[in-house]
Amino acid sequence: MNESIKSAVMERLRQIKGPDLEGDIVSLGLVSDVFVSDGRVAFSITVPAERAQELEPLRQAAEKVVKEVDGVQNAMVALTAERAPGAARNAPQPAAPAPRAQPAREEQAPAKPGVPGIRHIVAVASGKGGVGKSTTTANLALAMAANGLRVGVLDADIYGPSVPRLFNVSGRPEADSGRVLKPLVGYGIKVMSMGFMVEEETPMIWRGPMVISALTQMLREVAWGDLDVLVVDMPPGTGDAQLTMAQQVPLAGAVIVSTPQDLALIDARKGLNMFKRVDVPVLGIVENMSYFLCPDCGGRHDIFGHGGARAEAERLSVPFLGEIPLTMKIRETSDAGTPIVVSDPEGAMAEIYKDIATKVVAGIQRSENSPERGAPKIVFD
Ligand SMILES: Nc1ncnc2c1ncn2[C@@H]1O[C@H](COP(=O)(O)OP(=O)(O)OP(=O)(O)O)[C@@H](O)[C@H]1O
Repeated sequence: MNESIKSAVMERLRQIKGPDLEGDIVSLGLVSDVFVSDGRVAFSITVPAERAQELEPLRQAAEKVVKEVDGVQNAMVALTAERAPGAARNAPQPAAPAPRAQPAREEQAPAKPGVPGIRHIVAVASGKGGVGKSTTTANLALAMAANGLRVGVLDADIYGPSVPRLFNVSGRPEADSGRVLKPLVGYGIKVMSMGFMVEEETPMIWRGPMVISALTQMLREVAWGDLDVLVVDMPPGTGDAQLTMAQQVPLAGAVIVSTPQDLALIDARKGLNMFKRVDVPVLGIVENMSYFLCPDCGGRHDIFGHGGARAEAERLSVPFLGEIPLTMKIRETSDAGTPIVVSDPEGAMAEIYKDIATKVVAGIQRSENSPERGAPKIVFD
């Protein structure tokens, strides 16, 4: 069944002309492997990076013809950038960020149109999994809201979407009008998650090709309304998927979450490099699980060699945003779907997150005002 759908899909795609209206996308060798599972089809079309925006109609046309194939319930089509011959995307990164050089052709980000109504989009990223990136995303977003901003959260962590659990929201977003989805709302924050878009059983191999179109849909076909900041929980890691995502989303800046251990710091450095490569300002590093707060004696124990992230931030000349201790309360409240900023809004932990939120917003304003970016000054009201 899947094989026959696959060949019917390829057949239909022969109707779609190439980027220069010569030949068709199949004969030109632009179509990737086609994944078919349970009536869902996903594939990508390779186009020159600088023409990605202009070629959006090509993507839509491909999606449309594929949806017409018998047995296809859904189609996810992504445009992927052409790789420059001999480009070494996976080459090891230098430990320190290289001076900002002219990006290679493959890394040249296509123009990223903003999302109407959303003033700023901030990514929260980490070099590796399990460092508390989602917990930080949720509490940071709630702290921004506590500081008076209109905030949304987009959970782009396709491999382990945990934002629905953190905001205690579940179910499927309903369509508002036409194709526009209504985000779910948890603690006054509008939330969209890959977890709502992709069935839990969806095999991992499937998720990569789906991610960009699902992300685009979540950015552009969701009734976000007016937001000061949309916080994006990125998938952990610094590979191609993350790089592509950073290129696709019009980011105002990125926050890197790291633990004090050396290994996590090395990975955080890769995260910094990744954003620098796509010209997204790094707003700073947060050290999570920075020290252990003993629930019995209330004492502080630097069991992980605390302070590494601060030193690293200084060395790399990026702002250090703050230290979040390892405490049972953060874990229990996150896991119970009542993050500490809402369950204990006046507590010391909430204060730490609010302070980080203030620094992040100041960082956005600084980078907007920097001559390099040349954007007009923004005012949060
Ligand atoms: N400061 C903290 N103190 C105690 N527990 C924490 C802290 N930060 C995160 N945790 C716990 O660590 C676990 C992993 O956190 P989280 O899911 O936020 O990490 P992540 O980096 O997003 O992971 P993944 O890569 O799986 O998405 C969770 O159980 C969370 O409650």
